[in-house]
Parts: sequence; structure tokens; C-alpha cells
Amino acid sequence: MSINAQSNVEYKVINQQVYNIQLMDRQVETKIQFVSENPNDATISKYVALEHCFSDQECDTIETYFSQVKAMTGEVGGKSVHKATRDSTLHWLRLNDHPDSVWIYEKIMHHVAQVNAENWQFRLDGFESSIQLTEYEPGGHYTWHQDIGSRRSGLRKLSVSVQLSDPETYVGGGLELHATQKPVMMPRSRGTLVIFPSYTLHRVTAMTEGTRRALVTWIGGLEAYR
Ligand SMILES: O=C(O)CCC(=O)C(=O)O
Ligand SMILES: [Fe+2]
Repeated sequence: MSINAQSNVEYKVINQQVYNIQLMDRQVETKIQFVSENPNDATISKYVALEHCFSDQECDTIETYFSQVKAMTGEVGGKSVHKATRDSTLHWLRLNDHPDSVWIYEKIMHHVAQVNAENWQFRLDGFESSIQLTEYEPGGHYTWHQDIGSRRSGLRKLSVSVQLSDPETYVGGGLELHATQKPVMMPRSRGTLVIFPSYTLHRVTAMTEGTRRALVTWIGGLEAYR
């Protein structure tokens, strides 16, 4: 399946002027141009949440991997654990080790390709890493952050989170996105797939009771962000 979408958003240059600008060591000629408003702007979302995207049975199946895959304590920026920033346990669901999990990768890519084509038209090449299964216990959280960092995480363009736990079984542990003026809590219902650009500030609020399980992954591109 091709996941590259051709942008259907067209902007026009409506005002262009040439300026001479003096820099420290030289004079440069630069063009400053303004682009038109585009009616399609209204359709660009900050995030997309698809409730009931994964069925209860599919969530049950994904949850069985938590006991099959070795757990690590959540890392940040691929490095040492900083519990004040992130306190969760993670399991990398690698396709090589679990080829029967390919349907999860396919299902995620199917929805990401569709949602990307409808909203952002980012140039995507594939998964930036394996799927990550994350578990938060009381006290667990992940403070405000962006998913783009240096090295390979700089290739991330879209972040994906799937709510695996029944919302009745835990308290706290909400995924919040700060994409507009105010943080917005994502739907908590089991099987919800949330997709957002990886530059979006987000967090997981502190857990106070129970266990929250989520599936997290990133779709990226080999080229710069566009
Ligand atoms: O648990 C989640 O839903 C999101 C976790 C997260 O933000 C991350 O792993 O980068
Ligand atoms: Fe994140």
C-alpha cells in the first residue's frame, strides 16, 4: 500500500516584493511573499481520534503480548530513565520476534494512511520503530513532551496511541494534547486510536488507581518534515 498522498491544498502567492537586506557582512536581495488563505485549511485537524477502532477482542489479543514481551522501564530520548519525566513500563513488540502481530501494524498503517491523506498529506515512508506497549501503574505518568527528538526520532511525523484498557479499570492516566490554547483530553474508551503530528505537545496525566495499557508507535519519513 502506498502511503504517500498528493497534497490537494493549493496556495497562491498574492503579494510579492523584493527587498534589499543588509546583513553583517553583505547585502542580500530577498523575496518576501504572502500566500492566500485556502478554504481547505478548515479541514486540517490538530489530531484525529477514532473511537472503537480496535474491538474488545483485538484489544484482548494485543494485551496478551504484554506478558510475552520482555519489559523495560520507560526510556526518554532513547537513554537513561528519568522517573520525574516518565514513569511507565514498556515492551517493544518487534515483528521479527512476533510475526503474528503483523495485523496490528497493517491495521495501524491502514488508518494512518487514510487519516494522513484526509488531513495533513505528510510524506510518509513507514514505521519509525516497532510498536511499543506501555503500562502505567499508580504514580505512573509522562510529562509534557514532543515525540520528535534528535537522531532517529527526528524522522517521526505522526504519533499513534491506542487505548487498550477499559476506562472503568483505572483513574488518571489520561492522554492530553496541547495542540490549541487549552489541553484537550483524548477519549478514554477502549480501542480508541489517536493520531497526531509528532511535533504536538502532549502528556499522560498521573495515574492514581489501576493499570492503564496503551500501544504507542510512530510513522515517519526519510525526508524533512513535509
Ligand atoms: O501512553 C500514551 O498514550 C502516550 C505515551 C507517549 O506519549 C509516548 O510514549 O511518547
Ligand atoms: Fe509521546
